[in-house]
Amino acid sequence: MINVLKQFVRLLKLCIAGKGGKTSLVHLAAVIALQLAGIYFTIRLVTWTSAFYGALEKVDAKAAVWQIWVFAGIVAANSARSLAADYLQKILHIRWRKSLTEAALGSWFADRAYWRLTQGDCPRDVDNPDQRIADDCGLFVKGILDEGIELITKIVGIFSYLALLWGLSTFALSFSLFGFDVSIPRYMVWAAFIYVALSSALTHLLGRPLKSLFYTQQKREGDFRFAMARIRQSADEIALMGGGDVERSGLDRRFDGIAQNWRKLAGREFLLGCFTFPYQHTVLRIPLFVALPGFLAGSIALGGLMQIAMAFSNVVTTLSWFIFSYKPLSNLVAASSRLDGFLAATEAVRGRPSGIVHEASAGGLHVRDLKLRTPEGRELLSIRSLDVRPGETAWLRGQSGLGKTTLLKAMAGGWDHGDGRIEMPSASKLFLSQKAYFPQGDIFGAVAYPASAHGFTRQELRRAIEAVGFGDSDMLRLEDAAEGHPLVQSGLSGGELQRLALARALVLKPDWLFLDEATSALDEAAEAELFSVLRKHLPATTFVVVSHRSPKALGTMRVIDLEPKAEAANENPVLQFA
Ligand SMILES: Nc1ncnc2c1ncn2[C@@H]1O[C@H](COP(=O)(O)OP(=O)(O)OP(=O)(O)O)[C@@H](O)[C@H]1O
Repeated sequence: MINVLKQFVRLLKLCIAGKGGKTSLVHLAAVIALQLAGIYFTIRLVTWTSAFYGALEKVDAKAAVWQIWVFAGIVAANSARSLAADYLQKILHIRWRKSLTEAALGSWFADRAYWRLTQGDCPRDVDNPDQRIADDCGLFVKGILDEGIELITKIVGIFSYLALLWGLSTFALSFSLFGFDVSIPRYMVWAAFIYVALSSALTHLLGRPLKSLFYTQQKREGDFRFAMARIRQSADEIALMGGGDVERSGLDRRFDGIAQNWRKLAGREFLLGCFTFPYQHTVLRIPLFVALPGFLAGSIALGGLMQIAMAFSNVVTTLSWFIFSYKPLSNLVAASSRLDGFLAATEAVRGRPSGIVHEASAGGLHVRDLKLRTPEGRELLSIRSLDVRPGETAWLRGQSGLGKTTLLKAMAGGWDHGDGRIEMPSASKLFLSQKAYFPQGDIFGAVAYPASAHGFTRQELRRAIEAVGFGDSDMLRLEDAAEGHPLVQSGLSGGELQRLALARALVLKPDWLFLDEATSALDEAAEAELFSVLRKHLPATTFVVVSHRSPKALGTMRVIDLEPKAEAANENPVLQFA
């Protein structure tokens, strides 16, 4: 319970930490004030009930008609209050959701946590960050506003309603037990407390598993959606391998998991409903039965009986907030624990201690006593000393699975597993990998990425695209590619995608260019042509190339053989001239 409250506080702080956070507190106060005003109208209706039934009892038509007008006035004012509160709460909802979403996105992107979380050793189970940010932020804000405001109004309301009931139920319940005369003064008040306490205990007993069932439901829904998104992204590969059936049965299995948990959820909600449903429907009638002894004993008149019954049901429904809200509360707790867990994981992955020390160097790239490991601790590369000077071209080669990509990740600051020291040049750098990534958007945005296309003229971007081998007819095809168009997704061949990615180097002109199998889909002649274009346009750029094939046409090149523990080989690099 304490943990849940701490989670709420942490997330609420993020809701009000954003821009306009202080104003949103004023906004919240206005919503609460409007909701509290509802208590006045409820109490006003209780006194109206007494006046109306009193008029009926006396068969006073004029007074009864007047009371109907009073009733219409109360309802109109209360409706206006309720609508205004609802509207303001919705505006507050989107404001808080925006702040929370910004905080979650900030935490996901800070220090590239989105990348670190995928490096195989998440400190905690962080499935589907996308779902946590898109859905759980909204669920949390809706839940905390709905339930929080209701709780505040209930707390204030309970004192008002209790005072009313206390004042009305002046009569005692008298009976004899084992020959003793027992008299319970103001028994209606005590009856309300006992009634609700027993009912709340039973609700909690029946509804306890709901929180974890909601948590699992959200996780399985997210997994299912993600699995389908992956099929969409890898449609070509799946179709070529004939993997449709396997994928389909995988999706069926995932959906079965959703249905299975849903059935458990429905069963548990049914069980809870067996108690809460009749409870909700009897809560307005029970007070009449409880007050009946007072009426039958002649302590109160009919108007008084109706008034006291209404006051009692107000006390009971207010005290029953926990019972009526059990399901949305479980949902809120599940959403907040998923969101809080995600934020904690992004923080943990950022602050994770690493044996690899990163420093900026004014000149070249220097690696000293570097030992790379997998997250499970398996030893990969071991490099005692590796230096690349500005302006030279270095080809890093080694057997498959040795850790060459991991070495580049470590150089880029995205691999924490290992020990040693990496001094990276502070000059501009661009890393291009085998699998070219293109953001959604047009071809010019794709070629300028990660810079903005607005920073370059169309001519510059078009020249870069042409330089990597695209002709006029291709240009038309490429320029056609708009957001979500399949051309950028799968219409281009693997080699074309790699060439397009390399056009970025011509646009961005980095001082250091790291290529990790970035031309693996091209034939040797096309690769050599592309490298000669790169060299011509980027004469001063330092190339660090990881590939299995000798990169041709890059000029004088130093070959650095990487071997599992061959530290000596790295110290005596072979010189090769192309
Ligand atoms: N996130 C990860 N979690 C666990 N193991 C990983 C992770 N990333 C890489 N590895 C492991 O580290 C080893 C080295 O991988 P890496 O991709 O660096 O090799 P490589 O030398 O580039 O191989 P190739 O030449 O085949 O591309 C592999 O056995 C791989 O399974």
